[in-house]
Amino acid sequence: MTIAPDKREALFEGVRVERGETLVLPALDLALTERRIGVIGANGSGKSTFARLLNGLILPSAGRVAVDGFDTKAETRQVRRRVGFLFQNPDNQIVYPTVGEDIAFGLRRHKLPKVEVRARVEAALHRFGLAGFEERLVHELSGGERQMVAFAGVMVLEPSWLVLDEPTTLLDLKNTARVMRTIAEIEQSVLLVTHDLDCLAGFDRVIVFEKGRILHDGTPRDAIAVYKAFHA
Ligand SMILES: Nc1ncnc2c1ncn2[C@@H]1O[C@H](COP(=O)(O)OP(=O)(O)OP(=O)(O)O)[C@@H](O)[C@H]1O
Repeated sequence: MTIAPDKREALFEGVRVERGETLVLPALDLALTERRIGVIGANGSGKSTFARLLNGLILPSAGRVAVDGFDTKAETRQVRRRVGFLFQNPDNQIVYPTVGEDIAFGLRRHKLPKVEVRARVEAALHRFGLAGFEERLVHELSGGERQMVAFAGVMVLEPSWLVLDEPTTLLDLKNTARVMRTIAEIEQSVLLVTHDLDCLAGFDRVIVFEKGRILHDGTPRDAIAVYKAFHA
């Protein structure tokens, strides 16, 4: 399912997004090829909308978005298999009552053999600090624990791209570090929307949104400086 990192590309061509009466993104043209891309900007500047365009959760009103050659509008299913999405609120994506069942859910849908499902779930539990949580009821977990379950459920499907929309909001220092360490290690191409500027150290590219337009697009250092200066 995964393709070589240097072959990946997400293209935005003349993308315009209207939601109801609101023009959220007037015109976006860009290509994403870097492995670690951050997205920052003021509340309501269009970051989540941009992130959701990448896996077809939001479709452009005009223009086109293509991920690794697949059009998000015409080939949504292929795009969704390539692009994992982690929401700020894990309750948006957890569907099964127990941790183990929830992490296994996507794998079963892909019709993987039982032993492989088992092995992948075990590995994910371990990797995300959830060893021993398999039989635990999701609704009895803390918000941060649920977020780690949601993260494990996305990663277990081994997407090529991983989009994370403010994933660390609910997390304590340890789990924030775990998520950031995972992001640094994985071979997936990552798009991270965040208000936590410390998370962007080591990123290849950071895009700053302001009122639906790109205010700056460059290194983390420059992007953060521009963002801070703009809102000083
Ligand atoms: N369904 C909708 N109908 C009308 N306006 C919408 C809709 N969805 C989003 N918007 C508007 O689009 C703009 C961009 O929203 P978006 O969620 O992309 O911003 P954001 O940068 O992610 O904000 P935040 O940092 O607060 O999460 C906001 O002004 C929002 O109110």
